[in-house]
Amino acid sequence: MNIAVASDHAGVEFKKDIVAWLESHGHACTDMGPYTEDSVDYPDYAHKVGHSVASGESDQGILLCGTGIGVSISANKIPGIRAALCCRPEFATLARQHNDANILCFSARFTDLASIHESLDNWFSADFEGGRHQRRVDKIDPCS
Ligand SMILES: O=C(CO)[C@H](O)[C@H](O)[C@H](O)COP(=O)(O)O
Repeated sequence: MNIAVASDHAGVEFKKDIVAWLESHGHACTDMGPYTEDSVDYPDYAHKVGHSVASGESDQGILLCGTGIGVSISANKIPGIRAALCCRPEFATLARQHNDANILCFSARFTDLASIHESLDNWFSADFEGGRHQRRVDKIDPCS
């Protein structure tokens, strides 16, 4: 899969690890920045990944900020984006199975790499289940 990844300043270090994890698991990865820990504004980076996924340039996206909340809110403003804040590994499974989420968001300040790795394993192992969940997903975005 083609995966777009970005963060704000809080997530730069974890982003490097996630890019390495993705590449070692056979994914093509586009690191959309930032590349230093200089302070930046999370919506700028969340929107880059969101537009890449919404346009089909990337299959899925991964975002990080301090809490994961800012990037989630920002990405979800883009039609067609279903960005899920992953607070524990089980959320990654359910975000795919029930919500057909296309962006996974992490907190860089309130989670750890072991949990992120388990979440990534879960995310790429799970498929959208359709059925009653498709009906609900169809109601999320009235523009689609
Ligand atoms: O968590 C965030 C947004 O939800 C950001 O990553 C920032 O960490 C947060 O807004 C705090 O800002 P700061 O400039 O890092 O103090």
